[in-house]
This record gives sequence, C-alpha cells and structure tokens, in this order.
Amino acid sequence: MTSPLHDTTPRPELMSVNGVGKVFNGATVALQGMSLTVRQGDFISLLGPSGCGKSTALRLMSGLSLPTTGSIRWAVPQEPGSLGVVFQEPTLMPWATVEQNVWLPMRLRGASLSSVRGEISEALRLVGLDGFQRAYPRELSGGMKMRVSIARALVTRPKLILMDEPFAALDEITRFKLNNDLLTLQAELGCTVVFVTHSVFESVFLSDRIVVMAARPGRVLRELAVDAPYPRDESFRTSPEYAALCREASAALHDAMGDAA
Ligand SMILES: Nc1ncnc2c1ncn2[C@@H]1O[C@H](COP(=O)(O)OP(=O)(O)OP(=O)(O)O)[C@@H](O)[C@H]1O
Repeated sequence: MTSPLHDTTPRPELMSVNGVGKVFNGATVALQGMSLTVRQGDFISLLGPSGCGKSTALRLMSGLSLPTTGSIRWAVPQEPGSLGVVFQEPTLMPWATVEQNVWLPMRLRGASLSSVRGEISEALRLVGLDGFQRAYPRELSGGMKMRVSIARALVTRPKLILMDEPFAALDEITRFKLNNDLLTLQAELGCTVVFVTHSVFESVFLSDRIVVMAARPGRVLRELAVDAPYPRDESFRTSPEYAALCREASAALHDAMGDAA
C-alpha cells in the first residue's frame, strides 16, 4: 500500500535551496553550491562522510545560520512554529518535567501551560510517551529522552522538521524502533522531514530521497530516489529490495568518500 504522502503525484514545493554556500572564517568551505527542492511530505536524508557539510546545510535551512552565497526560500508563508528542529542530543532541561520541556516552544510564544496541555499530551501520545507528563528527564532512558525532544519539535505542528543525527547515540534496537515510529508519525502528521545521518541503512529505510554529499569542499554529489512504497516496516527492512537499495546507496557513499580523499 502506498501512503497518500508518498504517491507519485508531484507534491507542492515547501522550500528551495538555491546554490547555497557557507564559508567559515573566510577559509573553510563548509558547503559549496548546494541546491535542493524540498516538497511537502518529502522525507529527505542528507548522507555523507564526516565534514561534508550536513549539519551546516541543516543549520542554514533552519535559519540559525546565514548562507555566504545563494539563498534559501520557503515556498509557503512561514509562521511561528512552522519549523521544528531535533539535534543529536535531546537537550532537555533537567530541572523541568517532560510536560514543561515539551511546552518550551509554546512558552516562548507566550502560551501558558494550562492553555496548551492538550497539544502537549497529543505530542506525547504521538511519540508513545502518554502518561509521562510529570516524569523528569533523569527518570527516562536515552530513547525516551529523544522521544521527548521529538515531541517538543512537533508540538507546534511544524510543516518542516529538521533532524540532525537524532538517533546516532542510541543502541541499534532502540534506533530501529524510533525509525519505525518516526515514519508512522510522519504519515500521521503529514509533515516534511530533512534528516542528517551517517547511516546508509537508516537513510534507505526512512527516505524517499537521499542526498549524497562529499567533503572538502562540502557539496552535493548526487541524489538517489528510494523507490519503495510506504508504509515501511520490519518486512521491508529484511527484504531483498531493501538490501539492493542499501548496496546502491553504499556505492554512492563510497564514491563520495573517494571523491573527497
Ligand atoms: N562554526 C564553525 N566554524 C568553523 N568551521 C566550521 C564551523 N562549523 C562547521 N565547520 C567546518 O565546516 C565543515 C563542515 O562541517 P559540518 O559540521 O557541517 O559537517 P558534517 O557533515 O555535519 O560532519 P559530521 O558528520 O562529522 O557532523 C567542517 O570542516 C567543519 O570543521
């Protein structure tokens, strides 16, 4: 079955990255000439070796950093809460409860906790943490902390979620579970995801497009379409089709690393 988000109809554009470059300290070319069209409902992975500019690209897309050259444009009106960001570390406030942590983006916009309790509970339900509102981060496992971080990113119902290696520090079993749950969540919310990873297996499992990047200078080498229907689950993960797609992405990554050597 193909999810409505992943059918073959061209989807409307959400963001365009046009010839973007980033130079640090006038010397380090972290990113050069990156162009990418992000469409609504896409799940795009940025895959590449260390130092190829994946995090830089994500920071530029988030607006946390400005490009040295080129431009990034939203194709739809950007409102407060249009964007959610998840980093490798859950970055939770240790002194605050789960509920208060998830409240943060709404609190910054002036909403009282009591006025948004429903949205917070719904976000926690979506990440499988219903009932943990009053828990403190120290009482949670690594995977649960990351789920809170994801709930905080999606509580404003963003159009775009940017994720920078969110599962890299987790064990493989937790990572597989979170990968499965992330796809379910994306289908349920209809949001768009740009996801940074070093893992070929993760990028193939999650994405409908993989942007393969190379280092020195950081740049896009090629884009791969992962032409496998959603929903994807354990049967996809163990299928010959998945293995073939992983081989293809792995070869592209190998080229990227050779190119950068
Ligand atoms: N704030 C900064 N100041 C100076 N150089 C930076 C800065 N941020 C990144 N760089 C450099 O830009 C290049 C790209 O870094 P970036 O973190 O984007 O790569 P990456 O692909 O995300 O790497 P990794 O997978 O190891 O996280 C690297 O050479 C890095 O040292």
